[in-house]
Amino acid sequence: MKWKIACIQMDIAFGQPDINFQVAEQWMEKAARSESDIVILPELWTTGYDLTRLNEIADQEAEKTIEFLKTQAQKHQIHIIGGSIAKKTSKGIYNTMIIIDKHGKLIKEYDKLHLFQLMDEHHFLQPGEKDGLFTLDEKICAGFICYDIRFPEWQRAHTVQGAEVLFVTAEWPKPRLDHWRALLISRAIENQAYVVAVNRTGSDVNNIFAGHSLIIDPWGNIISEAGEGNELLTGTLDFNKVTEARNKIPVFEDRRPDFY
Ligand SMILES: NC(=O)CCC(=O)C(=O)O
Repeated sequence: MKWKIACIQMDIAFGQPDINFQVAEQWMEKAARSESDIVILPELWTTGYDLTRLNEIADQEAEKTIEFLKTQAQKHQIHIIGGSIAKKTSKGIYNTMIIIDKHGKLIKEYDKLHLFQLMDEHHFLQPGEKDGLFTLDEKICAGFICYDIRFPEWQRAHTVQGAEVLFVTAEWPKPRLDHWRALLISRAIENQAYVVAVNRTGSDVNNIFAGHSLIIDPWGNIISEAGEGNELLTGTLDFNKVTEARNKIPVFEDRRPDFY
C-alpha cells in the first residue's frame, strides 16, 4: 500500500485564529489538488505561540477546529493530521493534535506530552498524559508534537506497538535547524519507520522558524524536504519499505528491553 502525503508548511498569523483558518482553507484546496491521501498542518497553527492570550483565543474543547477539519476532510476526501491547536478545557489549556479521517470522523486527540520550557509552554499549558497512537486505512501511526522528538523512548514506545509512520507537527526555530534534521532522520532510522514532519515558516516576536519540513523513509533517506518559505511539500510512502527495513535488520527482535 502507498500513501501520498501533503505537508502544509505555512506562516501563522500571531494570535489571529480567524486569519489562520482562512489561510489553512486555501492550503487544503491545494493539498486536495495534489491528490494526496493525507494532509498535515503545523503546531499551534490557529494561534501561534501567543501564550499570554491563550485564555482568550484557545479553542474551547477544540470544537471550532474539529468542525472546520471535519468539513475539509469530507469536502476533499482526505485524512487530516490537524497539526496542533491550543485546546481549552476545564483542566487547563493543552497543545493538542487532532486527527480526522476522510469521512469526517474524529479519530484521535493527542496532547503534547513534553512541554518546551525554553518557549515558556510550562507556564501556560498542561502536559498530556496519553499516547499518540492511531490507525488510518488499517495502518498504525503515531503523532508527536515538536519537542517530543527529543525523547526517542517516546517514539519507541509507539513503534513497539506497531506504528509504521511517525507524524510530527512543529514550530521549530531556525537556530536549531541542524537538530531538527538530525533528530528526525535518527527517529526514522532507529524505528525503521516513515517520519513525516511539518514545520511552520515566518517569525513571531521571539523566534524565526526554520521551515524545512521533511518526509523521511525507514532507512533514513530524505524523500522530500521543503525550503524556508511557504510550500506544500509532497511525498509518497510505500509500506513495503517498512517491512523490507524491519526484515533486513530485525531491530525489534534484537532489542534487549530486560537491560533498559
Ligand atoms: N515548539 C517546540 O516544542 C520547539 C522545540 C524546539 O525548538 C527544540 O529545540 O526542541
